[in-house]
Amino acid sequence: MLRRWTHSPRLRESSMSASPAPILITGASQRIGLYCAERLLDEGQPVIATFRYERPGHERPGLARLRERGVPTLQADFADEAGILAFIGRLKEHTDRLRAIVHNASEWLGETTPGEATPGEEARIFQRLFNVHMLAPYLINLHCAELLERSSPADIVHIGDDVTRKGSARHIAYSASKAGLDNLTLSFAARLAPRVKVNGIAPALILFKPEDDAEYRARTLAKSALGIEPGAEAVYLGLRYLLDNPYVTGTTLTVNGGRHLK
Ligand SMILES: NC(=O)C1=CN([C@@H]2O[C@H](COP(=O)(O)OP(=O)(O)OC[C@H]3O[C@@H](n4cnc5c(N)ncnc54)[C@H](OP(=O)(O)O)[C@@H]3O)[C@@H](O)[C@H]2O)C=CC1
Ligand SMILES: Nc1nc2c(c(=O)[nH]1)N=C([C@H](O)[C@@H](O)CO)CN2
Repeated sequence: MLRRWTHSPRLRESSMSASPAPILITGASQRIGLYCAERLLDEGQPVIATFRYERPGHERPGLARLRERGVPTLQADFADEAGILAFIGRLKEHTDRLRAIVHNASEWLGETTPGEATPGEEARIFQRLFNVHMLAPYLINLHCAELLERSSPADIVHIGDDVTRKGSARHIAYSASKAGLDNLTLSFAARLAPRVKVNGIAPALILFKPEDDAEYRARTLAKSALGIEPGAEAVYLGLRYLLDNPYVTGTTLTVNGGRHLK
């Protein structure tokens, strides 16, 4: 169970209900989001998870594991405003309070090969990345702050990317949208204090994709001082720190293996 702080009246555990309010994790059907959801469940912390799609008759293993543990899995596609607002409506049908919101959902899209983009494709990708990484956290935070304020303590955690430190020649729109997410951390931390803490986590390489080849893996590992693929626990430990610490808001934790030292 996550540690509860009671010494401060502002952070005293909500007395409205004995059962802990759930933590919403977006994009929790796989990889880091799924890992953090399962670790929170192991601690006795209820979770609500979102996923983008599921083929009929082909239940995804991660979603099956969450459902077996009683986790409400809500469909959500944050590619446009309508999808975001529709999700918010579904969320409010499920709960009237939240312990935290973890904005984890993300698309890692690079630029199309010069000259190969179809008309409008570059702008569509740019807009989609900004919708997933900025508009969704923005609208969900605005429309769901009241759910967080019924819990105490309460947190918002934005999962960003260490790449915003210097930008990326191959993921220009992705990096810019994640940089905007970093700025949302500052603004929402100021707006929602003292009832809700708002922080970010900026990972660098955490998990390779199965299709990443040996050359890419070696080249990527060489970019950090520690030179390892840490796995999702490295992000979960940062999430636990932010959820447990009553005196941290408006900050972004760097979890990058010392990339800035190379
Ligand atoms: N993995 C890494 O090494 C690093 C990760 N990060 C960040 O950490 C977080 C987790 O990373 P990782 O687990 O690799 O993420 P994934 O690439 O696995 O994506 C996480 C989830 O985001 C969901 N998602 C994608 N697009 C949309 C959309 N339009 N609407 C709703 N959900 C969507 C996907 O749902 P579905 O599967 O249902 O389509 C997916 O399961 C991300 O924010 C990422 O940017 C940062 C640096 C390094
Ligand atoms: N949504 C995602 N964002 C990112 C991913 C990912 O798999 N999904 N992966 C990375 C890389 O690990 C990069 O940090 C090093 O290759 C970045 N963002």
